[in-house]
Amino acid sequence: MPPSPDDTTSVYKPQRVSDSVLEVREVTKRFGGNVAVDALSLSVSRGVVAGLIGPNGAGKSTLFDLLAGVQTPTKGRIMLDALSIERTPAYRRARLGLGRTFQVARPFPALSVVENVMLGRHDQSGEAILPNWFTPRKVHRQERETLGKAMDLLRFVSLDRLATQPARVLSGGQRKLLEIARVMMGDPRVLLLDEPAAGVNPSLLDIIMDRIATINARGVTVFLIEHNMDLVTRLCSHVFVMAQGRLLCEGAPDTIARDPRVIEAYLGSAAA
Ligand SMILES: Nc1ncnc2c1ncn2[C@@H]1O[C@H](COP(=O)(O)OP(=O)(O)OP(=O)(O)O)[C@@H](O)[C@H]1O
Repeated sequence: MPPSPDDTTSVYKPQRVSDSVLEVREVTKRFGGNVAVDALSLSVSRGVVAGLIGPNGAGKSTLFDLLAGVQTPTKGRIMLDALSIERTPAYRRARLGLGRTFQVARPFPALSVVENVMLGRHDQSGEAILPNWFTPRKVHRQERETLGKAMDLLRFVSLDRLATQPARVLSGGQRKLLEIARVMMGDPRVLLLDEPAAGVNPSLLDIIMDRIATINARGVTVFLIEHNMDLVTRLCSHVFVMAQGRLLCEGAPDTIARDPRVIEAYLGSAAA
């Protein structure tokens, strides 16, 4: 339980969760004199959809960069299951099952939609020169499998009819769906989604929410940053609130939405 509003102890102690799949332990990230993430600890339970909210500049995207390996923490540890991964390069974290989508989806515009999805696979022999020479049939078979899987994923996100179109024709919402298909090519067990609803029109929003729920129902733990509180309330069973690089509180979405500290953090940032 988060502390009560009249609890005056300064540092919020995160809940300890026994079956956590992703754990952040006392992580700090400094950019020069600016502390973007400040001795933050949190724990994401296996199998949940968890949300990360907070006012602009709270440090949410930086935390996701640290989790995905785009940035290295100044201090602290990040655990994926029992493995300490804070120094593991991003590509290796992806192979360990940590998938990530970006706030601004930037597909390769000249490649087709299905080719963009195929790039999400981690272990393609065709990317190396030697297998192409020595085992061309194996490479061919893998490419066929990759194409089949990419088409299945495009059907899943309802973009299959656009498979051969260049990715530049996609709308903002369709690009978010493409990102989901691309990241699912890597069979993640933990999925980090950075603002999956940003810039998405209402008709696609329902599809995106439904697909995230389906991915979770298939056993993938989802951790998402989102400003759209309707999405957070409908999808997340647990919400973490960040402000000024710290974890302000955590809990069920309806409890969080009523928490005076959360309201104050948002109002404070709007006034700043
Ligand atoms: N590469 C960087 N160099 C310097 N400062 C940075 C860098 N990245 C982030 N920051 C700073 O760290 C702080 C946290 O930024 P961050 O983007 O993580 O916040 P956020 O919660 O994701 O905000 P938003 O909701 O607006 O995306 C901000 O003060 C930001 O200016």
